[in-house]
Amino acid sequence: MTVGSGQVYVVTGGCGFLGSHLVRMLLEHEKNISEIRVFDLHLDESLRTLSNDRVKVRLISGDISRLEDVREALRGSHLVIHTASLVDVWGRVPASKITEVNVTGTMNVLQACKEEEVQYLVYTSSMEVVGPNIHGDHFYRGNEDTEYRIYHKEPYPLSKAKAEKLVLEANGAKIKGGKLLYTCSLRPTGIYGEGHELMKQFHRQGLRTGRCVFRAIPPAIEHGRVYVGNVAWMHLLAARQLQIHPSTLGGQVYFCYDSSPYKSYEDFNMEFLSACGFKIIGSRPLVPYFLLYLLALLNALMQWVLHGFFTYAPILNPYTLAVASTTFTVQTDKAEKHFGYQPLYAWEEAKKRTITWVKSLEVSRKDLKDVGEKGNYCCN
Ligand SMILES: NC(=O)c1ccc[n+]([C@@H]2O[C@H](COP(=O)([O-])OP(=O)(O)OC[C@H]3O[C@@H](n4cnc5c(N)ncnc54)[C@H](O)[C@@H]3O)[C@@H](O)[C@H]2O)c1
Ligand SMILES: CC(C)[C@@H](O)CC[C@@H](C)[C@H]1CC[C@H]2[C@@H]3[C@H](O)C=C4C[C@@H](O)CC[C@]4(C)[C@H]3CC[C@]12C
Repeated sequence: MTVGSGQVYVVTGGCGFLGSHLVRMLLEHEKNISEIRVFDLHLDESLRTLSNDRVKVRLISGDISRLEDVREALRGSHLVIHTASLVDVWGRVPASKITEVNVTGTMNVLQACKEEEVQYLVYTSSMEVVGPNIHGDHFYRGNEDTEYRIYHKEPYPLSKAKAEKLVLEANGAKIKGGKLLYTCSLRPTGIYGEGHELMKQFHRQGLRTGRCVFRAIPPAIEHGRVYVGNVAWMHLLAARQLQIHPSTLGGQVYFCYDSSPYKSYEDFNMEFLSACGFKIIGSRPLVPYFLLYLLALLNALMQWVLHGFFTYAPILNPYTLAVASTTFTVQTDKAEKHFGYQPLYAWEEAKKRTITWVKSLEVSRKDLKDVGEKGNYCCN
C-alpha cells in the first residue's frame, strides 16, 4: 500500500538493537516511504520522536506469536522487514518460548502477508543457521554455497533455521488478491555497534576485573563480525531491490558482513574496550581448553540445579564456548551482485562510532563507584 506519495514499511522487532538502527536508516536513506510501523513487544517511546514531516514513525505494541496482532500491524502495509526474535543462547528463555516467537512468530508474519496482501518480506536470519556446529568444523571465508556440516540442537539456531526455511519456501506463494509473495533472507554474522547488549555485559564484567580481559580463546580462531549500521543498510537495499527485481532476490539467502577485520571474538571486542583502558591478558589462552570446558559444564549444571528458583545464565556455557572456539568467517559477493550491496560504513568509521558508544558507557555507569573503579587498573 502507498500512503500519500510513499509506501508503508513494517519493521518487526523495530525497538531492538538492529531494529532501532534499521528504523533510523530507513528514515535517513529511504525516500519512497511515508510511514514506518515499528512493531514490538517492548516499545521504545524515543523512536516515536523520530517522525518528520515526510515519514511518520508509528509504534505498535504487539506479540509476534499472536496472529491477530501481526495481521493488524501489517494491514495496509507494503513491505515487512522481520527482525523480531528471541536471541538467546544462554538458557535465559525456555526453548518452547524461543520456538513460539522465532518459528510460530515467523509463520504468523507469513500468514499475515498472505491475508493482508503484503507482497514483500525481508527476513533477518543469522549466520547460525549454518554454524558453527558444536563439532568444531571451521567455516573459513565461506559463502552461501559452501558445503558445511550443519548440525543444530540448541533452541536458538534451530529456530532461526526453521524460520528461514519457512520464509524461503513461502517465496512465490499466492496471496489474497491473486498477487505473489516475494521473500528473501539475510544472514548477519555477529553484529556489533551502538546499543549491543552483549558488549555492555563484557564492559561491566571487565570493570569488575580491573579492566582486564583474560584470554580464553586462541587468537587464531577468527569470528566474522558486522557493524549494525551496515546490517541495517543491507536490509534497506534488499527491501528496495526485492520490489524491483523479485525474480532475482526472491527465495534467496545472503550473508551479511562488511570490512570489519577477521579476528577472534575477544580480540575483536578489544578493538573497542582497549579505548577505555581495558587490556587483554595473555597472548594465548590462560587456561587449557579442557578446564574451560569443565567450567562451562559447571555453569550448565548450576543452571539446571537452579532452574525454577533463579535464572542462572552466564556468558560461558558449552554451546557459547564451542561457537567461540570455532572459526566462522564469510566472504561473498552475492549481495553485491544481486542488489548492489556495499557496506555504507567503512571499518574505521564503524570502529569510531562503536568506541564513542562504549566510552559513553563509562560516563553513564551510575554504579562505577560500586566496582571500586576510580582509576584502579590491574595492569598499570
Ligand atoms: N545480535 C546479533 O549478533 C545477531 C546476529 C545475526 C542475526 N541476528 C538477528 O537479528 C535480529 C535482531 O537481533 P538483535 O540483536 O537486534 O536482538 P534484540 O533482542 O535487540 O531485538 C529483538 C527485538 O524483537 C522483539 N521481540 C522479541 N519477542 C517478541 C515478540 N514476541 N513480539 C514482538 N517483538 C518481539 C524484542 O522486544 C526486541 O526489540 C534477530 O532476528 C536476530 O536473530 C542478530
Ligand atoms: C567466555 C568467552 C569464551 C567468550 O569469548 C565467549 C564469547 C561468546 C559469548 C560469543 C562468541 C560468538 C558469539 C555468537 C556469534 O557472534 C553469533 C551469534 C549469532 C546471532 O544470531 C546471535 C548471537 C550469536 C549466537 C553470538 C552470541 C555470543 C557468542 C557465542
